[in-house]
Amino acid sequence: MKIYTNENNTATLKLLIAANLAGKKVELKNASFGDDVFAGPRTLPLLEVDEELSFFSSNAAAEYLFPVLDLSGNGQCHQMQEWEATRLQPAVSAVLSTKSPSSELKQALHSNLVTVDKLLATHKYILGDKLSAADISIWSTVYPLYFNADLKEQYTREFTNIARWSQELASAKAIQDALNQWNGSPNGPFAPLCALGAPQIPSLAAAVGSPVEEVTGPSPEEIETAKDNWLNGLGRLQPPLKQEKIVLPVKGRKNVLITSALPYVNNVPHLGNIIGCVLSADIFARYCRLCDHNTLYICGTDEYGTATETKAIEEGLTPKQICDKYFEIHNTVYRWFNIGFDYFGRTSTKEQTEISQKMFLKLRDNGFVGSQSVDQLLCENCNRFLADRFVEGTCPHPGCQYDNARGDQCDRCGKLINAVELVAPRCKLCGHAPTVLASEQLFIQLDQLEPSLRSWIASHEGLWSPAARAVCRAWLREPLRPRAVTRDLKWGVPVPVPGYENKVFYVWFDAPIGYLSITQNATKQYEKWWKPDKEFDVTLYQFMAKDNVPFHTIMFPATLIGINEGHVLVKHLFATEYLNYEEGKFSKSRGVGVFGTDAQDTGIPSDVWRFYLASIRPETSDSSFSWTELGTRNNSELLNNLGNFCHRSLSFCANSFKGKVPEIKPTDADYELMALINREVAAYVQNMEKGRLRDALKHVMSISRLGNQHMQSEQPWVLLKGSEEDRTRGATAIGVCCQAVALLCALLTPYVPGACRKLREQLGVDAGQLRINPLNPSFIQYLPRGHVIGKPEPLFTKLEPDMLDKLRAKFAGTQTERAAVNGDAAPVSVAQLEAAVGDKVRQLKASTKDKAVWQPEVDKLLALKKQLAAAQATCLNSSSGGTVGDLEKAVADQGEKVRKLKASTKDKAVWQPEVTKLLDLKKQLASLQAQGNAASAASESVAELEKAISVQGDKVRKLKASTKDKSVWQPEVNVLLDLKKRLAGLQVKN
Ligand SMILES: Nc1ncnc2c1ncn2[C@@H]1O[C@H](COP(=O)(O)OC(=O)[C@@H](N)CCS)[C@@H](O)[C@H]1O
Repeated sequence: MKIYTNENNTATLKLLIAANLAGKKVELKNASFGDDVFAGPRTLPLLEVDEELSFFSSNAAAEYLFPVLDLSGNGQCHQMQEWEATRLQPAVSAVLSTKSPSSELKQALHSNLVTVDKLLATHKYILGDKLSAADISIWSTVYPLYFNADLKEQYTREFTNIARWSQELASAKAIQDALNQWNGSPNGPFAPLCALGAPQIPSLAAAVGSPVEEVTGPSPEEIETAKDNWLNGLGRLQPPLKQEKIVLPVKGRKNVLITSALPYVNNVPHLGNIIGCVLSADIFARYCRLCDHNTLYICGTDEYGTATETKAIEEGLTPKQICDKYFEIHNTVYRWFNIGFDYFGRTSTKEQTEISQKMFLKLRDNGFVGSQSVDQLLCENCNRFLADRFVEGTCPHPGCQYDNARGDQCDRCGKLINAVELVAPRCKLCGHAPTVLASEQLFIQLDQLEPSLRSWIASHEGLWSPAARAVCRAWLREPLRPRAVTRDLKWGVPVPVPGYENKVFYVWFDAPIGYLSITQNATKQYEKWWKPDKEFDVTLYQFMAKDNVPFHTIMFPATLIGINEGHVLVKHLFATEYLNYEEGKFSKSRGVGVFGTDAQDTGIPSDVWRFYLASIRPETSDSSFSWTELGTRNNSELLNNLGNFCHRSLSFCANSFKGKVPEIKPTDADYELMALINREVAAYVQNMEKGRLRDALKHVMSISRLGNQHMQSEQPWVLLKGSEEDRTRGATAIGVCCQAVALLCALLTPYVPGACRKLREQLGVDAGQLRINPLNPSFIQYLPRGHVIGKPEPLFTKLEPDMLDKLRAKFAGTQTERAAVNGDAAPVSVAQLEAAVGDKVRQLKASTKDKAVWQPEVDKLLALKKQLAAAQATCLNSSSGGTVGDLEKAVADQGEKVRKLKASTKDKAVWQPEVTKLLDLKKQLASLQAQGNAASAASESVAELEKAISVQGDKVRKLKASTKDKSVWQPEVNVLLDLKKRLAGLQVKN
């Protein structure tokens, strides 16, 4: 037998001790990931028994080496080992591998040691008076703590029971021999935990907690039900739905309409946006499809309003150009994240204008619109009314008077501000003092709609998430007042009322109308979803974070109630709290945090991001993204728990049964296991139905844990070498585990669709075979008798702490600061620089008068501005980086690359970034050609343009015929439209 290890791996110590206690000889071999020993997950230590049998879970390996170490006979030892592997070990590892561990990390470890110490206060060993595998596992794991001088002293003093037990074990011969082998390995003496094979680190939350949870066994009724469902459950699934591109409501089915908040195009979406809306809605939509509900999932970009205008000014583009640019970026990011919208649209469409205007006029005709004069700030220099975020000045609140307060809120005292009350206001764009000017605006009369709205809320809020209820209740603490729904802006839906021609709707009036107009872009019959006939059971689910709640529970429902045309109102509003970034906050406008494109650049698969974001979804309070925890969740949950179980089960089936799922002859113990699994499946469904996606995920992972425990306690590798009866039991164990893998594959599809697709291939089933019955959720036989599986492959790989440290450093600061450091200065604007560094400077100046403190930041700002000016000059000189000829060649080369990639793989995630590059190049080319054309416009003839239009029209037709992917042909359509415009212009001139 061989143990493959890397240096300082305490899990290897476990194996050596177990082997010594059992008197078994093992050979210790050094390994690295370049070696050819990893048939399963790439994790160390790896115990190789023979060609067919290897263990990559150290506890499983230790138990194989010395099976009698589980003396408890009641599974306690397994539970304790599970706790050691998923809670204690990660906490130890996190503290030892972090230079200056946070108090949260230390606290997590401390609580775990308290637990161990308490157990040892009443018993000689962890589980009683006899040594067990739990002692070996825990001892090996806490051992390195005593190599750290500070920790050793503290822990010896504080945990006297651990100290006593630890010394006693250390003096045992088997352990001393193991230590000699371990320390004497060619890697030399012990150093702090190293990355490679150090076992896994689960969540910090998981690192704290009681190791042995009391689980009551299943009742006779639960066992009966489990048996019945196991035998008959498959036949009770609903017939599968027909797969259509855009489904319409169907009679006799649950019709589920799902919307995700529509992200602004003011930047690339960050991880907070992603879990706050699109990903949560996607997980839920995939769950609904798993349940065979007729499901439509709609989303798109929210393109109007000051967020877009601000970004346009920052980037020196028009709002329309910003929308086009960021729509593509959002689209690409969401595709990479595997967000399966039924349709992803945008709000700057003619449908949006038509529906918004129509709805508004109906609201007005029904008597719920009034007008009022509002004081506003006008910058005469820029010739525009200033939205709140375009003004700053001195805070009007007595005692504060901070001179850099924003138009909506003061950063120093935190109070809300009405922009016209700012003392000495100045335009943020040009610095001029604006004047106050009265302007007439239209208001929705929320006060009149209030009684109906309150009674609707009272009958629905019970189905909303806690954050949704809390925000809505806070709004209803005071009587509702009329709210302005128009603005003096240019970029938005025009107000269709005489006298208001120069105004647009407030973005929050028309954003939720975007759900309807985007559906209309998907299907002309959109009203079947949004104004359903009574006989169709349509339920609307909406996903967003807490800041969006007032608009979805007050403003929009009030609008629909006022219109009174039978629109469907939200039934389940699943709002989250906020996701924060490490110690701070995500910010799209300031560019702080990890953004969708960054996630893509890390090389970490999108499924890992999805899984991690779902597992920290801020459901009950704000939560934080942490790089360490990302590694922890991947390594402990995906790799060690789930990956381990799936790979072991399928490998046994492949190696010992030639891939044919063995016949299952369930015993009472098997039905008990099924009943326990059924509890988890039921809890999964219950949580999903309430929009508690994070909690639902926990229950799936518990199924995998139960599977691992089952494998451990059944020990099929022993049974398969035993009597006929033993072999039948061994075969049953493998069969049950393979069926459990199929169940896991079904339940996890909403979270990790990519990995589940691979797992389905390994299982040899298609998605349609893995559905669930939400009315009777249970473990059923997904794999038919005699089914042959495919080739087992590891699903996940380990994330190394080193790599995560590098990523943490790489994504520190703001996007602007990062761009400056990386020398990617082109997209950086003065406004962005000011946002990044200026805020910091202002904060520092406000907090101290000490110039020595803030001067370095000011210097940094100046340096960055210089860099910017230089970069801009370079851009101008190089005229978009090349001639038309250069760009044409680049487009041709890139096109070739894309064609080759597409031919080599169907995996869109592989070729999509290259397609995006190609589109970008084409855009640059089109713009350069347009510049050239503009320059030669004088010499341009109608005939030439007509010819160009005909050639371009042909190109568009061919492209449209070859693909439905709008992102491919849209740039060419834009070129065509541009040509047509020029022709029209020329014809008018002539
Ligand atoms: N830090 C955050 N954590 C979770 N969810 C967040 C966070 N910050 C924002 N959000 C949610 O993301 C979406 C999109 O936000 P965005 O600002 O791009 O757009 C809007 O809020 C509106 N365009 C929505 C119109 S329907 C949103 O749900 C935020 O709540």
